[in-house]
Amino acid sequence: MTTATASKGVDGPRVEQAVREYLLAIGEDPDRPGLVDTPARVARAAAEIFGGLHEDPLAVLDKTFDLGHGEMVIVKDIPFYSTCEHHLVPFHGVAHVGYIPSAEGLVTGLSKLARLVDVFARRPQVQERLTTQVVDALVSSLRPLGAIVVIECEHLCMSMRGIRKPGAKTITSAVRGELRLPAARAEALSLIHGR
Ligand SMILES: Nc1nc2c(ncn2[C@@H]2O[C@H](COP(=O)(O)OP(=O)(O)OP(=O)(O)O)[C@@H](O)[C@H]2O)c(=O)[nH]1
Ligand SMILES: [Zn+2]
Repeated sequence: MTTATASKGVDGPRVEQAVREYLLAIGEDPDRPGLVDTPARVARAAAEIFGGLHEDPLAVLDKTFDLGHGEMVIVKDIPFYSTCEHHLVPFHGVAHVGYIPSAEGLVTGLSKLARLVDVFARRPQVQERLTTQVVDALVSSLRPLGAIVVIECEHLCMSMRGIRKPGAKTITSAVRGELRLPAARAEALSLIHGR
């Protein structure tokens, strides 16, 4: 029976149907008591996990204010979960997001940087694209003098299956504008790494 409804652009009934089929395909009985509600649960979870597909990242950053602060701002250790688009299993870790405001000192709320990470993380993703999408959204919205995003993740597709190397970390970075200059980049990285 279909119980989920379309939510945030994710077609719940269709997810339910597919999950039921998936359970059959792996040799399970989708009608046994433990699984009977699973398709609906997965549909609700999918609306949350993939809801970022239907959210506008620039809307997250549309509230800006002018603090006249022209120095570097970094929010580090933002935890997040995303989904590997190759295997549809999680990858998770932390993001560090920083920028040097424009000459006018245009900034956004600190929480918005974490929201921006979440909008892009709650989609089927690869880590490299997640990294550049966050930095490019920041650049197009705040027009900062410079921006940097560093992401450190463990990919469950490398831990629980395949090569099976739990604990291996993938680190990606994307740097724009004045933060590409060696001194600025070094300052950002030393703040991110806590030295
Ligand atoms: N560059 C990049 N690769 C990723 C990411 N997530 C998963 N992968 C890799 O995507 C690749 C997919 O490789 P395939 O050979 O098509 O798939 P596979 O046979 O399941 O590969 P194995 O994981 O090596 O078993 C694997 O090497 C994964 O480690 C990511 O965010 N970025
Ligand atoms: Zn994967």
